[in-house]
Amino acid sequence: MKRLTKSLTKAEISTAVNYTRLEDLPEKVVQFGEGNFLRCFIDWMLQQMNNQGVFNGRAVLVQPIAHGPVIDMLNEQDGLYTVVLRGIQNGETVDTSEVISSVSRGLNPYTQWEEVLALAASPDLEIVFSNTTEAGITYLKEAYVEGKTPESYPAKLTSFLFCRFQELEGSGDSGLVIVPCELIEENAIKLKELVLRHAAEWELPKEFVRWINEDNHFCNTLVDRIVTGYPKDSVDEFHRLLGYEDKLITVGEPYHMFAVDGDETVQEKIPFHKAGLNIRWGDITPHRELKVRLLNGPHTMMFSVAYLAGVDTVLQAMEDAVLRKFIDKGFHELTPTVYAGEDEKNAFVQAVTERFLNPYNKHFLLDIGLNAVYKFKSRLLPSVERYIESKGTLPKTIVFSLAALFAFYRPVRRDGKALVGERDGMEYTMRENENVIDAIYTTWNKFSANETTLSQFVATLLGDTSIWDKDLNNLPGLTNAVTADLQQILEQGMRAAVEALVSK
Ligand SMILES: NC(=O)c1ccc[n+]([C@@H]2O[C@H](COP(=O)([O-])OP(=O)(O)OC[C@H]3O[C@@H](n4cnc5c(N)ncnc54)[C@H](O)[C@@H]3O)[C@@H](O)[C@H]2O)c1
Ligand SMILES: O=P(O)(O)OC[C@@H](O)[C@@H](O)[C@H](O)[C@H](O)CO
Repeated sequence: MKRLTKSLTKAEISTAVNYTRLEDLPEKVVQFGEGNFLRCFIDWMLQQMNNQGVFNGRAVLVQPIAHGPVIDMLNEQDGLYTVVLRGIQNGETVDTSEVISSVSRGLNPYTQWEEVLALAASPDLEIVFSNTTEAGITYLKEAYVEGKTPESYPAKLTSFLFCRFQELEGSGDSGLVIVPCELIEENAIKLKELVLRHAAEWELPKEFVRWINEDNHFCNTLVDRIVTGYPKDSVDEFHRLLGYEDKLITVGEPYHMFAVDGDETVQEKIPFHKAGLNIRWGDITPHRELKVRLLNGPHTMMFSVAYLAGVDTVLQAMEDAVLRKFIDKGFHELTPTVYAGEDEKNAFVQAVTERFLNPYNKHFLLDIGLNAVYKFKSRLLPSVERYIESKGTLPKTIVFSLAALFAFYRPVRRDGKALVGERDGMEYTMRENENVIDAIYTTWNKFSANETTLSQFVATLLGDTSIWDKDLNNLPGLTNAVTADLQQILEQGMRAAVEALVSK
């Protein structure tokens, strides 16, 4: 079977695959991040705009960290790859495949920094997108050495922008539209702060700082599309359907929503709306509130409970009678804690429930569980606090999921930076920030060695201010409730414990 490249003719591709061949369009976009999500979201959107002739530009993908297999595979395929969107939309089954031809090439900044800087100096360039995970927009102290690749994403962007400023400032429209897609609050404000911090520390000219502030547009965003990525367990089937081999197939759901706080200049430069995409221009706060609390929150709530109860995917959890009751109870507790109108919240929950029931996409719980302690803190803890404040009691289902999280994080051993747990004799890996891994490993070991009671174990973890930024033992009743739930999970197993919870 032939590999997807430019030399593959349309006749060699299945007629079920959409393929608009775009060549020679200018490189208007640099994208820091070559991961599944951006390829299935931003680059797919560029393709939709190009298909309709309202954008006319391609993206260059720059890998933000030193290692990663995607850039080489992308260049081997001449920038081409397939996006498969599968699910139910408005009651109809959607199952589409499209070759994305809006990516011109990939660059590894650790071996091709000069080429990255040449792109910075290109008058064609207009937009910067990024998704470097929650870990990417962070400060790392480092020196500016001309010609040397900076380490962090904000430092790379500062160098990139400084190069552009030196080459093009004063020659017309040199500023860029900068659109970070990382799922952190005020992503663009944080990124800009870090760029300005590096500019100050590197003693870059004041005129550069003025240019950053006045000529560039940093836009806060919120992204929404469930992307399950490369279909590793059914790739042969996909290749048969497509008619070619593609090492970068990316699977996602048909639903998408992109909230961007961009003014008219931005809207003109990236006219998503003209291609009929689901774009919400303006303040992103209300979209963030709904999405983080009522989509990401339930994901984080369900993953540990459902995984330890014996299922592997979101769909399996939704189709399991007991787990479904748990998930529905979770929505019931979360909804009143969300700042939005009742009708809007109910419609959102109904839509998310349908998306979780997507029969086509295998969304693995273990993938959702990456960095889950941090996610509990940002996605669920605010709801626990708001619930206590308004109702004067604990939200029992969310609290149970915190106990389940601790149970999930029980290690059988440590493997470098990760912990290894066990479900039914099979090992699974837990990945988290190092301080969380250290804290959990030490605390579980002390409990297993009978040096602490379960209640002391829970109190130690809830009291770790390096994780939570506060002592959670101060939330009335939380320590006892988590201890009781964890006791039940350890004694009876997750399935019996969750069954007892939902039948109350
Ligand atoms: N998959 C989804 O459904 C989905 C939906 C919305 C948002 N997201 C967000 O997108 C992010 C990426 O998801 P993905 O599915 O593309 O994952 P992925 O593993 O395919 O890609 C991860 C990307 O992040 C980069 N990266 C990893 N660690 C980094 C670091 N420390 N500094 C800078 N860059 C780093 C990698 O180089 C790669 O470009 C996730 O953090 C998630 O929050 C994912
Ligand atoms: O991608 P993560 O790891 O931040 O979170 C897991 C899921 O909640 C997330 O990917 C959602 O599916 C996505 O945010 C939907 O837009």
